[in-house]
Amino acid sequence: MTYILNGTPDITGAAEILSAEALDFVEKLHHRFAATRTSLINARAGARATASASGTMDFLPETAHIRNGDWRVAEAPEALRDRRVEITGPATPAKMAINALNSGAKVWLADLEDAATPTWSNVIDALVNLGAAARGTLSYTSPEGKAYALRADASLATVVVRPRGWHLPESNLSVDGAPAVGALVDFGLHFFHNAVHLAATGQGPFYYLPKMESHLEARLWNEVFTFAESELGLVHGTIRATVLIETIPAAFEMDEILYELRDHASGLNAGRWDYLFSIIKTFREAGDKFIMPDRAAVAMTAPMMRAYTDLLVATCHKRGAFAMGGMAAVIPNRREPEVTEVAFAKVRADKTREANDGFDGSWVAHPDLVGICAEVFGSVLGNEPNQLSRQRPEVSVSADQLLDVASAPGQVTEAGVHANLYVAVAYTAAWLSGNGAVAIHNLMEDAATAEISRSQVWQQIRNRVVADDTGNVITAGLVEGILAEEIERLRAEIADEDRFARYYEPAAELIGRLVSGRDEDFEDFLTLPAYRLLSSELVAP
Ligand SMILES: CC(=O)SCCNC(=O)CCNC(=O)[C@H](O)C(C)(C)COP(=O)(O)OP(=O)(O)OC[C@H]1O[C@@H](n2cnc3c(N)ncnc32)[C@H](O)[C@@H]1OP(=O)(O)O
Ligand SMILES: O=CC(=O)O
Ligand SMILES: [Mg+2]
Repeated sequence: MTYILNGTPDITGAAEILSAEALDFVEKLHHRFAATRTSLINARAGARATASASGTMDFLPETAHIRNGDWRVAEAPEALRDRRVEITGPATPAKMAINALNSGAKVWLADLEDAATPTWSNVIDALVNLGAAARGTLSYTSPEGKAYALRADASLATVVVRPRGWHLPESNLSVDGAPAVGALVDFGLHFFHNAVHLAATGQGPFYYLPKMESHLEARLWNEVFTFAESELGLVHGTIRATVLIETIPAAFEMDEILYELRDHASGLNAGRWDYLFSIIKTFREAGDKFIMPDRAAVAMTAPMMRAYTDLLVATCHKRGAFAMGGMAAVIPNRREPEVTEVAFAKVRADKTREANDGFDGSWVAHPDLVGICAEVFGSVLGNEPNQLSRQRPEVSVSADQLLDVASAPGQVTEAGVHANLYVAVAYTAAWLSGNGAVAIHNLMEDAATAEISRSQVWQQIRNRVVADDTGNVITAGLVEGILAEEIERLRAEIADEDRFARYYEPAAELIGRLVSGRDEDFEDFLTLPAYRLLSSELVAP
């Protein structure tokens, strides 16, 4: 039996999203797939421990036949043939969803993951908005009276929904006494309500799949898709999914992931921020070889990042799959032209590198960046909608190149520790307040970027790294002092004391624990303990 624990959010359309038929569908997904999901999540720890102890990782010998085999993924449907610019952003509030759909981007990655806090009302509101977006009826009027509506022309972005990763539970739904699986709730409710309509209009159902760590996790998604299609009477292969390669183990299984999903696969995306986090997390206690420079200093031109993106483009195009670029986190500021100018220049450089390397399109975080990305890719694509035909036979990437963290230029500084702690606390506070993506110091911060900040400090303490700017060893004591300074800085900036007490204090406490450098405090995902804080008021059925 499925129970709704905290009631149905007071949102128009919520009861329909949580209809008995829709919950039955989620329950069926849970019964068939939740146990496998749990065992795959549990298997991650052993694989990580082995990699960390050996200080390395390699391509799988048992799947060499897949890497060497001659196969391709399914042909892209019309709605996904031109993906030169994809805007990302949460699907709630409705205003942002409308702005994204109207932005001129070819695709909107409607995010229930890195950019979203999964409060119950956010989850349901996002699903309500996605239902209205699918039917072209989404509209909104702000409290100030500004009316938002979808553009009437045919240039609305195609929606690609990113459900939560396999790790997050949905504690507001209980199936047979256990929390539901966030990924299955997001996918299941979106698919149940919209797939038939989207398939009929050629606009979906399309998904982005985050944070996978092995091709077996991709196999599970493929099984979910096949089952879901058959339940709703849709043709096998109607769903198309783009997989984020944003963990270091997944970088060693790009071919295998595409192969598992080949009837449903649309492409791979170079999710750089979670990728950096995954490298730190995986090799956090594996010594100096894996100490990364300050977060701000790690560039996509570092040899290990170049190896990763080259391998991704070469793998995708060999298999007929789209290679999608990632997020340059700099964002424009409409009130500060000089900030915008810097952001435009950095985004242009980032997208130019990607387009020249063979990517078929890329991500932007803000509507004002759509034009730059479209222009840069347009100048490389010419009259073609993509560059799938561009093969990269010269690319040959070794395990050592993917793991070559030591040659990334840049320093570790105490200033970097300050910046990491400030961002980690400020972002976690925003997340706890229901806002999963925020601008902090002119950068887009989301769950992935915050993960780098907190895991990097843990790693620096654990490995007794010496700061290049001060010569001090980064110890737990030093970090405690820096954290206290950053908390005071934030307290001075946040005028509202209640708000500080409600969100910043628990955020600071959580981050203080997560960066301690002790094994028992390293959480696999920042959002897991943060989610427990969000859902601590839930009651059992
Ligand atoms: C690592 C990764 O996974 S990257 C992908 C996940 N991260 C994201 O998707 C982040 C997406 N970006 C954002 O959420 C936002 O751009 C932020 C939070 C960084 C900045 O947002 P704001 O502070 O509101 O920016 P700003 O004030 O300049 O916004 C101007 C307008 O653009 C809209 N806007 C800004 N970003 C977006 C977006 N990504 N999608 C839709 N609309 C947007 C705002 O809603 C606002 O609209 P309005 O004029 O109608 O009120
Ligand atoms: O999801 C994208 C990333 O960079 O992380
Ligand atoms: Mg990510």
